Amino acid sequence: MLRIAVPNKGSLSETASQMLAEAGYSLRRDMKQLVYTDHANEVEFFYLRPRDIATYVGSGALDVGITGRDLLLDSGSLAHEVASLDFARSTFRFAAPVGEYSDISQLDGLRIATSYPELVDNFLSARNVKAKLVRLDGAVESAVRLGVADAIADVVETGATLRAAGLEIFGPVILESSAVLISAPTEADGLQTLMRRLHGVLVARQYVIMDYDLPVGQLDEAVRIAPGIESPTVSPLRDDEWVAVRVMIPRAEANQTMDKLYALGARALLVTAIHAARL
Ligand SMILES: Nc1ncnc2c1ncn2[C@@H]1O[C@H](COP(=O)(O)OP(=O)(O)OP(=O)(O)O)[C@@H](O)[C@H]1O
Ligand SMILES: O=P(O)(O)OC[C@H]1O[C@H](OP(=O)(O)OP(=O)(O)O)[C@H](O)[C@@H]1O
Ligand SMILES: [Mg+2]
Repeated sequence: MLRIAVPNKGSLSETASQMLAEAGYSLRRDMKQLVYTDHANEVEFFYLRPRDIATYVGSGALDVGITGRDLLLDSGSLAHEVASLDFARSTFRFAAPVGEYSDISQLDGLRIATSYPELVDNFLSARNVKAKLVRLDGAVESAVRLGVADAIADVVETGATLRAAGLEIFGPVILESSAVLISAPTEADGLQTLMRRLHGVLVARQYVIMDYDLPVGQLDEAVRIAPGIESPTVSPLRDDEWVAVRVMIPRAEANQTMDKLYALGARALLVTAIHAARL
């Protein structure tokens, strides 16, 4: 049994569970259940606080887990990242009242509020800045206004929370974060299967299948426009001046690609979703 840690709350939990479901696993139905066994796939899910997941996986108590890259680095755990999962994207930044600071050297001797003290301490120590870290659990953006800190270091997604608190980012990017899959120091047997399945979900979300008919003379140009992963499938049609082409294309570019192929002479362009994939 592969033992997998899954976030039970917070902004990672819903998407993490949805990804696992799309990867073919069965998941708990009752939110109060903290452990759930998927016998058919030989995995056991442990629902834990996202901040604790790196600790369990780093100690080897659990084999793998889904958490945030920022939480992994802040934990100081021996777990390591094995894949980025492409959701909960954010940056980790310093911020202060608008116009107050422009460089992290100005933070020397000041108070910085954060929920990620290890991450911030490592970043500042490597740059010889000595600040006093004030550890808070959340709503860190209020710390300056309430007088417990001079600046903050926190997760920034859209920047709306900072703006509402009268703060702005300054200094270098501390970290580009996203949800990640992490492994215990010794990689478990089932890890590769889990990774392939999750990768399949990412591919299914990022790509679509496009079919179209094309005058045979335009094939080279069409393949330049949509080259696919390995190479497109080209099938004969009853009319030997035409071929049928099937190719994977990035979902985000589907309409531009259809426009270009149509202009080239392609017709009967059809786009369909991928439900699962192994590349
Ligand atoms: N607005 C956001 N956009 C993207 N990722 C976020 C956002 N807020 C938090 N995260 C990410 O979620 C993870 C933290 O999850 P955690 O559940 O501990 O806190 P949370 O999502 O802020 O939940 P809560 O605030 O309810 O405690 C981190 O990896 C963090 O980068
Ligand atoms: O840049 P934005 O789009 O505004 O998102 C960033 C905010 O989202 C998270 O807060 P959350 O709602 O989780 O509250 P918390 O501070 O209590 O964790 C994070 O801690 C930031 O405060
Ligand atoms: Mg939060």
